[in-house]
Amino acid sequence: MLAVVVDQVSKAYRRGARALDSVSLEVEEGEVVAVLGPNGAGKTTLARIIATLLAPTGGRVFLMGRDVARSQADVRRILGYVPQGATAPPESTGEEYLAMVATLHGVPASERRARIRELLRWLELAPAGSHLARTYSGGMRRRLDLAAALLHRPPVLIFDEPTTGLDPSSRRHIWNHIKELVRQNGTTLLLTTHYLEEADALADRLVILDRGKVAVSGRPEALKAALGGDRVRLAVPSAQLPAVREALAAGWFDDIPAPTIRGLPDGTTQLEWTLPAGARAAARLTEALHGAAVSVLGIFVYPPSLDDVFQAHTGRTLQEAQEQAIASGMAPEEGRGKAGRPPQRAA
Ligand SMILES: Nc1ncnc2c1ncn2[C@@H]1O[C@H](COP(=O)(O)OP(=O)(O)OP(=O)(O)O)[C@@H](O)[C@H]1O
Repeated sequence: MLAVVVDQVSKAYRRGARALDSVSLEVEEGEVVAVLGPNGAGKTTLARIIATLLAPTGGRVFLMGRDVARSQADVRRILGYVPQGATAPPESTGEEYLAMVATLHGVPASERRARIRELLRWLELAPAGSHLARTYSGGMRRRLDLAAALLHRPPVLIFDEPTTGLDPSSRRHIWNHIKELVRQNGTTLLLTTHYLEEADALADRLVILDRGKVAVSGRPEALKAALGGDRVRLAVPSAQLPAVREALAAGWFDDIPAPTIRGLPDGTTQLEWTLPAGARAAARLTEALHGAAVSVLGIFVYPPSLDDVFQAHTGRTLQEAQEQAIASGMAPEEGRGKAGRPPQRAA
């Protein structure tokens, strides 16, 4: 069964650009789908629409077969939503906050304490449960947010940017909990992220969102394979480029397409190919260039990465897209809070 169906959803804010433009995606039950895109791509807008916190301008969303616009109460029972930004009031303890959320979700009074204890233990927050939320580290706060979204045991979870701004070890910690949740409970998960490694580490399937549109979607391995092979990068002294061209034209390399060539200010030139069997091609190239007395400064073979996939479908690297977003004021620099957006309560 399809757990989430987003069907041609668009959103235009009253003051602002079109945040989503006819976005469609599906998440199967038990699947982990990552919506990957730079800041401003429309990820939060999409997550909030699925979580019934925002109405789309066009299109429809179905959750476990229910139209979210028509059955909001039902949907909130099925769905756990972890929004961006800390949700717990700083002057509440973790336990007090979870008790409040459990009440809002209608968790039976007789089960509240046990569920809170179970979640705090699982998320390694048990000793901190009685401490004020303002004393929590970023990673602890994120785990408390996750606990709040899981109190009513939803089969579908939407996690908006699980680890933005966290250090690598806290990030890995959250990833492990997410993997465990999916493995042990079979939870369906739709997460948004602007981290390539996060999408690579967690997702069964990726949806690349760029400027409000789906650029491409598919399994990470299939998307990488579709690029046509490995990247092979050769570095030679720029003065020897004519000799390299001659060696390549000597007839040995009919099966190798023309490289992209980039001269660098340090007097070296890089030639780059995308080739099906990169390591074998690199060995052949090295041998031929040695034969032509070219001094090879380096030859590198890279398996295609998700960034190559992003670049192939959006025309720029994710890093470049992030930098553009920061320059246009759409994104805070890494590590800083997101200005102008109040904390939201888990639905
Ligand atoms: N309330 C709003 N009013 C007007 N424009 C908005 C509003 N919220 C978001 N936008 C705009 O919609 C676009 C998509 O924003 P959104 O927050 O969904 O992107 P995002 O991919 O989640 O980015 P981030 O990772 O920074 O949250 C951006 O251009 C943003 O400026």
